[in-house]
Amino acid sequence: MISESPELGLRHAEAVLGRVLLSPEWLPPGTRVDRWEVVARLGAGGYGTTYSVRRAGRPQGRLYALKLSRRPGERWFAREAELLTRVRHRSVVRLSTYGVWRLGPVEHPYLVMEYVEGESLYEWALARNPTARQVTGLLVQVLEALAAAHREGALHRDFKGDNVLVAPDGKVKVLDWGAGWYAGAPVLTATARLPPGSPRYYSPQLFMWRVLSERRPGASSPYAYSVADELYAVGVTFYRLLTDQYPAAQWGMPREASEPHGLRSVRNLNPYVPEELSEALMRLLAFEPERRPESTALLADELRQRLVDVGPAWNAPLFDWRERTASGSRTTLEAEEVRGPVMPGQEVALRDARVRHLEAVRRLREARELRRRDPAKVAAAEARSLRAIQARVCGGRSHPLFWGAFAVLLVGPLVAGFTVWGLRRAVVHEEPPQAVSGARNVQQMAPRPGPEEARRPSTGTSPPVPFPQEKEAMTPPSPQQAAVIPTPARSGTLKRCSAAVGAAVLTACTGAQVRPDASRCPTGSLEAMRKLGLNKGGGASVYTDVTQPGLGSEKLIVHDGPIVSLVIQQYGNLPEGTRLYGRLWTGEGRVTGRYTKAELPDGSIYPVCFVYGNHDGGEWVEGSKPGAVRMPRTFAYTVVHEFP
Ligand SMILES: Nc1ncnc2c1ncn2[C@@H]1O[C@H](COP(=O)(O)OP(=O)(O)OP(=O)(O)O)[C@@H](O)[C@H]1O
Repeated sequence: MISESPELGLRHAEAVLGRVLLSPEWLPPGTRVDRWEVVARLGAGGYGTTYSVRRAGRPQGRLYALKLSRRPGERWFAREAELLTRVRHRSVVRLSTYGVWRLGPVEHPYLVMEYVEGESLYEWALARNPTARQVTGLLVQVLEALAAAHREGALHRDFKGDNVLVAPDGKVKVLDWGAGWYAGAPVLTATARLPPGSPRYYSPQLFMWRVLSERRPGASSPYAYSVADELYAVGVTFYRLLTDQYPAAQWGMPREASEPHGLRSVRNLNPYVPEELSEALMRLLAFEPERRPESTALLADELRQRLVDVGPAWNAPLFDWRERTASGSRTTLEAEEVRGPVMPGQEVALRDARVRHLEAVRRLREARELRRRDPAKVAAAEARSLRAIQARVCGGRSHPLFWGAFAVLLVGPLVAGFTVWGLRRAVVHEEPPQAVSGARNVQQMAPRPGPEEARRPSTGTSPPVPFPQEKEAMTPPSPQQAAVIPTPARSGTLKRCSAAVGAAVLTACTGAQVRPDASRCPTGSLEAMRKLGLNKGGGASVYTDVTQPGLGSEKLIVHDGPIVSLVIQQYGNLPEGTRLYGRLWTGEGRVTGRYTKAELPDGSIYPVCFVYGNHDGGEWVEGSKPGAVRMPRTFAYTVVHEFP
C-alpha cells in the first residue's frame, strides 16, 4: 500500500476533479472560469469548446462567449488572440480578453469574445428565403471583414459559412480566427505543411499542392496560402449558400467549352440568382488565381455600389416555396422507374443502370428539397429575428419602467439643461441653422451612398448607423427643441437624452396598446428623409408583415405591437427590399401605425417618420376584431413630418 502526504493527496484529488468531473469540454452552468460564470455550452470545435458566460456575480449582466481550449497549453489560442487584437472591424467578432484557466494541475488557455446572437450563415439561409440583395449585403460585409484583415497583413485561412454568424438585424460577424496567419506569426507545427482549413474550401491550387505533396512527402515547403485562396473560400461559401452544393462536388464532371473547369455557374444551378451576382461569385471561383478579383476591398466596393441601383430580380426570393403535393400523386421515382421486358444477357447492365438512375434521382430530389423553403419555417425565423430585435431595442434584460423613470427623472433635466444651453449659444454665436444642420448631415447620416456619392469610389470604411434607433424617432415635441437646431458637437448627446425621454414617455417597449399622442418628427429623422429624397405626403407600397409570407392578394391578421414591413416599391432613394420597423395599433374600426426606422438592403439604417397607410391608417376588413384585424397583405406607407 502506498502512503501519500496530505498535500499530495489534495493535489491528486484536485487533478481527478479537474480531469474527470470538470472536463473543459463539458462545464456545467454556474462553473467559474476565473471571473466568468458559465451560462450554457454553445458548441465545440477543433480546438476548444465555446460557452456563453457572464461576469461572475452579475446574473443580469451582458453575455460573452468564452472559448476554452480542450488541450492544455494550446498554442492556436494565442494566435487567435493576436489576430483578433490586430483585426478590429465591425464584422469581425470582438475580443474582450484572454487568459489561462487553471483546472487542477493543468492550464487551459481561453478567449472571451463578444457574444453574437445569431445563426451561422448556412442556417440563416436555410431558415429564410433571402433575396439576392440580402445575400449580396452579407457578402459585402464578409468581404469587408476579410479586407480589414488583409490590410493588416493577416489571413483567416478557414473561411466558411459555419464561421460566419448573422445577427437578427442582418449584421455579420466572422468568427474562428484560430487557424489564421499574420506576417511574423510564429510557426506552430513543425510537421504540418498544409494550412489548417477545410478541404472543401481549398482552391484548386491548394488542392493540387496537397495531392502532389502526399505523393512526395517532405519534398516541398509549406503551402503559401494567399488572398486568392481566401477569396476562393468565400466563393465556395456563397456558391453553397445559393446552390446547396460545393463546387468540389463537380470536379471530374464532363466539361463543356462554356464551363472550362466543369464548374456550372451559380445561375445555371439556381436561375433566380441575378447574372451579375452569379458572375461575381464565379470570378471568386476562377481556376487561375490571377483571374480572381484583385483585392477583397475592391470587390466589396464594387458590389456595394451595384446594390444602389438594381432591378426587381434582386428583390425576389432566391428559392422556390415548398408546396404540399396532392395526396395520392406519384413520386418522380415511381414515375420514372423503368419496367418491361429485358433482352437476354442485358439483365445485369440494366440493373446497374437502374441503380445509378435511382441514386441520381434521389440526389436530385434531395437538392430540390433543400432549395425549397418552407413558408412556416421562414415565418418562424422572421418572428425570432423580430423578437430579438425588439428585445434589443427595449434594452432586453432591463425593466422598462425602471428606465422610463430613470429617463424622466434624470435625463429629462439634462435635456432641458442642454436645450437651454443650446438656445443661449445659438443666440450668442448666431450660427446659421442651415450650415449647422448640413455639417451634422455628413457626420450622422447613414453611409449608403446617394445617387451622387454612388458614382464616386467608396472607401468602404463608413460604418452603418448602429441599429437601435427607434427611440430617437419617438422624441416628443418641446418648444425649445422646435426652435433650436443643435450644434454638431453636442447633437449626439442631445439626441440620446431626448430619445430616452421619448422612449419613457411613450413606453414604446412596455407593450402599451394605447396609441401615443401626436408628435413632431425629430430633426434627425427629417434630415434623414430629406437625404433620402422622401417628401412629406409621398409614399409607396409595402408588404405589411415580413413574418407572414403569402400571396399579395390574400389577407393577413395584424395585432397591436411591433411590426416589420417590407418596401416593395421604390420611392425617392428608399429602394425595394427596405425594411420598415414600427408599431401598429388596431384601435376601433381602423389600424394605425408608425414607422420610425428604415433598414436599407445594404444594412444602413435611417430614422424616419412614416405612417402605415395614410394619415388615418387603414380601415378594418370584414371579420376583424380589436387586437386581431384582417388587413390586405400589401399596403402603403406615407411620409409625415408630424405623427398624427
Ligand atoms: N462569439 C460567439 N458568440 C456566439 N456564439 C459563438 C461565438 N463563438 C462561437 N460561437 C458558437 O459556438 C459554437 C462552437 O464554436 P467553436 O468556434 O468552438 O467551434 P466551431 O466553429 O463549431 O468549430 P471549428 O472551430 O472546428 O470550426 C458554434 O456553434 C459557434 O457558432
